[in-house]
Amino acid sequence: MQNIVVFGASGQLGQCLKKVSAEKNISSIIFPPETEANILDTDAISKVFEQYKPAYVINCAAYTAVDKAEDDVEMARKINKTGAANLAQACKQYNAVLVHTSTDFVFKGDKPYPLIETDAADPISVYGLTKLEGEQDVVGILPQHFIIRTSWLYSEYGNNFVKTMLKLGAERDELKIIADQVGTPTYAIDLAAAILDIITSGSEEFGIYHYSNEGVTSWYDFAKGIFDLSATQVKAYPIRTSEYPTRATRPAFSVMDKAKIKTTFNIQIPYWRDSLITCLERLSPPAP
Ligand SMILES: NC(=O)C1=CN([C@@H]2O[C@H](COP(=O)(O)OP(=O)(O)OC[C@H]3O[C@@H](n4cnc5c(N)ncnc54)[C@H](OP(=O)(O)O)[C@@H]3O)[C@@H](O)[C@H]2O)C=CC1
Ligand SMILES: Cc1cn([C@H]2C[C@H](O)[C@@H](COP(=O)(O)OP(=O)(O)O[C@H]3O[C@@H](C)C(=O)[C@@H](O)[C@H]3O)O2)c(=O)[nH]c1=O
Repeated sequence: MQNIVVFGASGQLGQCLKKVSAEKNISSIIFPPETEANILDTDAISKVFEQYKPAYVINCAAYTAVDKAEDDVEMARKINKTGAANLAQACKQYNAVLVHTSTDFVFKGDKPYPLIETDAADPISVYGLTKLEGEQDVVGILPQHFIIRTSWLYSEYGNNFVKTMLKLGAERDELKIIADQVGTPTYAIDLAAAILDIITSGSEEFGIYHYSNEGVTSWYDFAKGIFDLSATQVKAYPIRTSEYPTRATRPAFSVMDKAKIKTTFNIQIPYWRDSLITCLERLSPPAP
């Protein structure tokens, strides 16, 4: 198998790719540390390409602090747009395919139906805008791309909503959670497996794809699922977005349609609650 190089290897999705590739016995995948693989440093990128000669590059590197990005526009744009463009340029020069990850936050969230890849993107946050700019640069520079938009990522690695809810649920008597933002959680282990399946298929059906787990929920119902399945004794109250002010505005509805990725690559996608159960078991295995 030809080499695969992962940028942003120490992040949540990077760590899931490490776990899943080991399980799938894929040994030709390299996870250079961010210190050697800074996507803003074009010399460092060239060195990585010269050393490993990848046929595929997976870009998991991103500025993902959604609220912070509103006041840190320059850095968010550097990482999410310029960094993505740098990788696309290098892939073009060295003849590699780029698997680039993006987000449901490229959508405004005002359409109450599952979004397809050709629906108009109209982001309402700096994070969403800079991720869209990164997508557009990749498309403009490199035809050999798979851009995978995903949503509400969680796993046993890194920082995410599931781990935040488990922590806050253990510390507090009650929590108020937004119930009028609707989307679909994605277990990052499932996404990692899908990305590796696409690469190992050798497919050249390049383009933009949507991937989340199956189903639809709100942050409140997601939290309720986390508390019920982990027997966390906290009172959870559903609230409106207006009752939980945040620096960034988030889409009210960002459920994505996965028909394209399922039919193109023959991928089976687990239902969000089933994957949540798997993740919670791995975070806290049941007593023997
Ligand atoms: N998390 C989520 O809920 C969602 C994420 N996504 C997308 O999925 C992808 C993976 O997200 P996730 O793994 O959760 O994100 P994380 O924030 O966990 O990981 C991002 C990684 O990128 C690294 N990074 C930042 N700047 C650079 C740089 N200049 N060069 C190299 N690496 C850098 C970070 O390192 P450091 O920590 O040292 O800065 C971090 O390890 C991203 O494209 C994200 O936009 C899409 C939808 C939902
Ligand atoms: C902690 C907390 C959050 N919330 C709300 C705020 C927000 O609307 C929602 C989720 O909050 P978080 O800050 O954990 O998640 P957030 O960083 O907004 O998650 C997003 O991250 C980026 C990277 C993406 O690409 C998106 O797909 C999405 O996953 O939950 C509550 O209502 N109550 C709470 O106690």
